[in-house]
Amino acid sequence: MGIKVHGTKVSMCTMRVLAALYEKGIDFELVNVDMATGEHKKPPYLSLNPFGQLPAFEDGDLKLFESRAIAQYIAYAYADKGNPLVVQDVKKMAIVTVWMQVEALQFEAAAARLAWELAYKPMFGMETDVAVVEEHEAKLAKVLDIFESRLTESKYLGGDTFTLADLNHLPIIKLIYNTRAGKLFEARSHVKAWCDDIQARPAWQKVIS
Ligand SMILES: N[C@@H](CCC(=O)N[C@@H](CS)C(=O)NCC(=O)O)C(=O)O
Repeated sequence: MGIKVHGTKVSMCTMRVLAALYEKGIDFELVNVDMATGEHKKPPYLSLNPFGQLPAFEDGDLKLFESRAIAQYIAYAYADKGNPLVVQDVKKMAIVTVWMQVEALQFEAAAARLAWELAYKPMFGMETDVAVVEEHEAKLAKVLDIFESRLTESKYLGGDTFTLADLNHLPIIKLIYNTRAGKLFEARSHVKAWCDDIQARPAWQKVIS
């Protein structure tokens, strides 16, 4: 029984898990979940993720949901493989954890709605709500000002090495970087350099290929 990721490459939360697996160079099976038919809202999928959301994850008899928790499990369970994604030193890891929380609670609060309005809605033939976009661009700009300042101190958000604090941002950045919201990243030189660096990683290129 190897690793199974239940999801789809269109789902940004699934992409986060795939990025962690590719960084580690671990074999896995991507089990497609058909959102169009509501497969994620019915048994047996609900036994894997009771919230009826993508992704879900299995590693032998371990079953997990929540993409960030899955990525963190992968980093620790496969510490001896691929890129570390976490750091050993407890104080340095505390800083990485701060920026992981910033991604989940500050960045996502602003940017996930932009991903919906600017990437997913056009994909599904739905109309973008410009007022919502403007409101969330203003929120994201404030978050990115803080990132710009942080990235003048260290190459990556969590410190000098690429960690989950950076990786967790990749799916949303991918979805909105080439939309009108991309100007918010490009206007901040350190943020832009960071985005370009993390998006060029071979593991991420495999996710989006
Ligand atoms: N916090 C969860 C969010 C999961 C989530 O929102 N997944 C989306 C796809 S990226 C989904 O399943 N949306 C469909 C729905 O909520 O019904 C995670 O990171 O795994």
